Amino acid sequence: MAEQREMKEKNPWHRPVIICITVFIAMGVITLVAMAVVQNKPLHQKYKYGIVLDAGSSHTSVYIYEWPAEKENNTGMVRQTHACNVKGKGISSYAWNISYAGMSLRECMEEAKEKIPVWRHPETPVYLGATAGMRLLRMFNAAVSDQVLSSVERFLQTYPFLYQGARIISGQEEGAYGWITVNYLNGNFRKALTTMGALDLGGASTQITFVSKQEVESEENSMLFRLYGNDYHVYTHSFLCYGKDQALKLALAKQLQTGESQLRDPCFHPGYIEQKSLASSPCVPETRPHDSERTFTHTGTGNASLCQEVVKRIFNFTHCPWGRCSFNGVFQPPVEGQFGAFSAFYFVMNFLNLTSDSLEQSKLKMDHYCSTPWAEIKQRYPSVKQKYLAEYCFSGTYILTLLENGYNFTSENWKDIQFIKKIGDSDAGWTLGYMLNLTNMIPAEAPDEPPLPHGGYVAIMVLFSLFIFILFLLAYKLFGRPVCNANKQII
Ligand SMILES: Nc1nc2c(ncn2[C@@H]2O[C@H](COP(=O)(O)OP(=O)(O)OP(=O)(O)O)[C@@H](O)[C@H]2O)c(=O)[nH]1
Ligand SMILES: [Ca+2]
Repeated sequence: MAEQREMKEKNPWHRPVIICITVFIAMGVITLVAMAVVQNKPLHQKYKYGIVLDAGSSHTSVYIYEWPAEKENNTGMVRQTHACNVKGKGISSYAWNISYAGMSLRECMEEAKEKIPVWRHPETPVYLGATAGMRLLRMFNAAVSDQVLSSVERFLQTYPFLYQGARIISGQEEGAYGWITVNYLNGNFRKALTTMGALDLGGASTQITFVSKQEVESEENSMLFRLYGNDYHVYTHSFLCYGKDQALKLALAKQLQTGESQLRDPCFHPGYIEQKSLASSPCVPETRPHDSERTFTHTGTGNASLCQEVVKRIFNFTHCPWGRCSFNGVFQPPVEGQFGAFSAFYFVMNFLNLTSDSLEQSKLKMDHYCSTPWAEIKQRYPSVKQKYLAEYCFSGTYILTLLENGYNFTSENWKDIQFIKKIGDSDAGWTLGYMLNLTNMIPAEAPDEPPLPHGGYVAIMVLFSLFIFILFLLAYKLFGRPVCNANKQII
């Protein structure tokens, strides 16, 4: 018995006070850790939404973006959740049917109402940006272009969203926002990495935008952005009338200059024959006085090299008032770095299976493709829209010529062009960059971030708690017993 009592006295774990203290400390540690976990656990995500309408020259698309409500200023948080293509042509085609311009957007806007939670509607911004089709209409008839914008404005205001305006964006903005979109989606701003250039080919205009180490000689092509604490000196240019639809019109007009009503066109397949008319427009001035619309028989001869000669004629490579130019007297520094090429650059190169070929291979493939008879092409691709199908020979040749002879890409840096449609869930295009800018979601300075991520914080809390607990035990083992003995002696 005496031995047992001595054992109990020697072994402190048999004493109820010690047991109680140990249990309390353990509970304290557990509570501390649990509180750290609960307090810092990411809250259940609540999303915010934004809508951007891309009123292009060929058609309008409605994009819905979402981002976690608590992380508005964090990078890479905004993603596209839905896209809707408006049926029919672009809003500029409603110039003679103005009241229907707004109504044309109905189906896609109804979809947006369904996709976004009702309680978020009143705070969801809606932006409409119109591009080259409306720029051309404004040049042709400013009053009519204003009326078209008013029609879409009145229509969009009937929705429960937060309407933020409908306007024609400049070519410079279109280029810059496209560049912001691709670099935001690739996470290049956050990591302060080198950025990627952006190449956008629309129906009526085309944009080239990239960061250049060389001086940008012309002020109108130079933009400075401060994003997340870094400065970016960006070169950008938008060529109005050099989208693929207007470029085709320019090429047809050049070939029709001789005044004949038969056009034998190397950019269309052998066996292709259509009656067409070419209306004069701001891009294609009247070729002959009092001749506002020319009718002609369009016959294909299918020869890619001759087609390239035709295409080259729509560019002016001789006049350059700067140190170096792309074409039409426009300054351009040499292209540098990687490029993302989207919109029609992607549609066309993807269809022609040229997205991973060298420049030389692409030219050879174009020779073969253009010389294929039209009947065979139609048979091979029965489900492709005939308008697109008929134009791929021209469009492919135009893209190769624009990139090589226009922007001065070479066989060496051809591989630096990536033909892309989407990055992650989001389409490459100007709309996301436009919304990020207007909602101030890309701050000039990098936002302060907690020094540790949530997981790291919790891990350190647990480790330190255990460490303190172990220290306590050790301290007790080393210093605890003499104190107890001393007490005993006093009693
Ligand atoms: N082959 C093919 N062409 C397409 C497709 N969608 C659009 N296009 C054509 O590609 C060209 C460019 O389309 P977009 O990028 O939508 O042009 P846009 O925005 O209407 O025109 P801009 O106002 O100049 O930017 C137009 O000629 C369209 O008709 C597609 O899915 N396949
Ligand atoms: Ca476009």
